[in-house]
Amino acid sequence: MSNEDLYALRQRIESVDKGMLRLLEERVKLAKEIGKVKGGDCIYDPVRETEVIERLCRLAEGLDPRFVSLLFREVISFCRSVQKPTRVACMGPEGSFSHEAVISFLGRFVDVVFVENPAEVFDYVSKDKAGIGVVPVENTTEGTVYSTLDAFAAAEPGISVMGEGQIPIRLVLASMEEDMANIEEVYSHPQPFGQCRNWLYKNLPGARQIPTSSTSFAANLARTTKKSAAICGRLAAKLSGLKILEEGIEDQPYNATRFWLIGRAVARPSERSKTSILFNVAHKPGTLFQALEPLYRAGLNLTLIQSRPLPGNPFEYFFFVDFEGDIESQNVKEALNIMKSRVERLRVLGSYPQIKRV
Ligand SMILES: C=C(O[C@@H]1C=C(C(=O)O)C=C[C@H]1O)C(=O)O
Repeated sequence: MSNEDLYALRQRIESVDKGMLRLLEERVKLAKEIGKVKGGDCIYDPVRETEVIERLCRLAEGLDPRFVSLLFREVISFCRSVQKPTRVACMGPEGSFSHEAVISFLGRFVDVVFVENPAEVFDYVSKDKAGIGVVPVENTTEGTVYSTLDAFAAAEPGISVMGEGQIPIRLVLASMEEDMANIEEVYSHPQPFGQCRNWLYKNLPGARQIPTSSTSFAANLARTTKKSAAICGRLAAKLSGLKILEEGIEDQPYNATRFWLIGRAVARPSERSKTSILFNVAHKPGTLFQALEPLYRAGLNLTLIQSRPLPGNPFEYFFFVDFEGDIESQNVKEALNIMKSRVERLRVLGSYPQIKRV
């Protein structure tokens, strides 16, 4: 190819780029207008965002859907931000897996506030210090994140789940040390410690395991403490300037965490929504069976059932249940009405879409 050919092709690329830019400007203008029509505080519409991205992935010809999805995640994130800046609370510091989840679901044009635990995320959303909160719910290796469910049970009823999504959790051992043999202390959150229990047992049997409030906090500690290491994500290791001594140390090949996006708004009904409820039953034989029976009769597929101790009532419990279906569908409404008459307390935590990222 001659230099002229290269020049001509680059000219064409520049013209395509300019065309894309003008189209993006038009999209941003339209989003602003939509923002005015919608009014109010709630700009975020996870059902619509999922539809937009899925449609474009279907329409794309010869483009990797991961590229389409990533690109439009950021386009949408920006369009949302010009309508109204979105403040999102999640567990920090920067680089935590919650932070990765925020970026994966909402893109980079959000204003992230980092807090210490799920209860604080709920607190920020309740006090309108953040419009959206992102909290971990369940990990494929370690199971339910109890602190999130307990914080939800204690939160004011106006907060609901607006969406859910999952991200893969790849753990690294990161340190300022060059050699793993020098490591005497390992920092991490209890969940990731559990996710690489066998690896630690085999590879660092003598090291003290010190729990921290998050993986990114662990990374910060490892930066300033000699002969120590952190178990965290790549992002946290990078932000703390640590060296990665080993990557992919999780015990299960598929290690992922499911997160909820919480807020004051309610997601639009959708055919593929899931619903989460919280209830407690009288401490008598058969009450749990009777409570769940209407869900079975309505043919609803349960995806989670979790009991938690009822504060102030030793050895009594409340239950969290997730099932496939939307609160606006007739069969779900009917089932929950019957259920209500059979339980002591029933709270719908939300019907919400899955935020899928390819
Ligand atoms: C533009 C809108 O607002 C937000 C931005 C969207 C987008 O950029 O496509 C989609 C949904 C909303 O979260 C809208 O509701 O359509």
